[in-house]
Amino acid sequence: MTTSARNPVRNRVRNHPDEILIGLVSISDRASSGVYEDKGIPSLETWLAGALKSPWRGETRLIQDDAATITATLIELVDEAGCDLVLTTGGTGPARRDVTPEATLAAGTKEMPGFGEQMRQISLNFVPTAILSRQVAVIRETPDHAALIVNLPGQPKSIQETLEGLRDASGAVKVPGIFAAVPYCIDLIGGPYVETNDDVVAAFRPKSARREAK
Ligand SMILES: Nc1ncnc2c1ncn2[C@@H]1O[C@H](COP(=O)(O)OP(=O)(O)OP(=O)(O)O)[C@@H](O)[C@H]1O
Ligand SMILES: Nc1nc2c(c(=O)[nH]1)N[C@H]1C(S)=C(S)[C@@H](COP(=O)(O)O)O[C@H]1N2
Repeated sequence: MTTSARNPVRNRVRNHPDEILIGLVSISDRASSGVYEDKGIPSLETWLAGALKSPWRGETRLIQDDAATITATLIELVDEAGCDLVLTTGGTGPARRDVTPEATLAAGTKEMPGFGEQMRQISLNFVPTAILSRQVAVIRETPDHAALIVNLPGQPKSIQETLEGLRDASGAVKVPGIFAAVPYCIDLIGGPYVETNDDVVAAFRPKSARREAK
């Protein structure tokens, strides 16, 4: 068996059948113009490195808060680069330049409202201004590929908080992080079988969908 399988998507080679390709998009006027150092992409990479047991590869983009640029970047990452999952950070607040949710909806074929609802549930435990956070998630489907695209807030520390969820003092999960639902979502849209480190975030799948049950 070869360890390299060609995907239907142009430019895409999986180095392992279970490898997941993840687009990491930091959307920030100031970080993309060099006013401050981007902490979005490093935070995403650090969290994923600790959370994923499966092989993964990141495709990174640092862009400004411009709706057309955001939509084009998301479409390129899914249709050209062949990403299975795209995580964005930044631009989900109420300010005039915050247009990430609208630009994400424009790239999607299906909306997945549960991700935004769950993120706001988690974030309200950290800051009351979480109700200002307009994150959305979508599936983008093309004839031969599909990907999940999820907006995360812009605060670098909120990346871990929303992906991983909230624990009590004993370490028990109080509010599950959104990443718990991501591997099964990727299964359902025809992507690779993704496994996580349970001590960071336990992925949930119905019994019939678990690999060891087959
Ligand atoms: N890429 C980033 N790197 C470091 N810090 C960031 C980044 N993006 C956002 N932040 C921090 O999180 C806050 C909220 O993020 P938000 O996406 O609303 O940014 P913003 O205020 O619109 O500014 P900008 O788009 O220039 O980052 C920012 O004010 C900034 O302190
Ligand atoms: N988990 C978490 N979510 C959070 C925050 C945070 O510190 N932690 N900051 C909030 C703040 S202050 C704002 S204004 C909104 C705006 O989202 P943005 O950072 O993408 O603009 O996200 C919110 N979500």
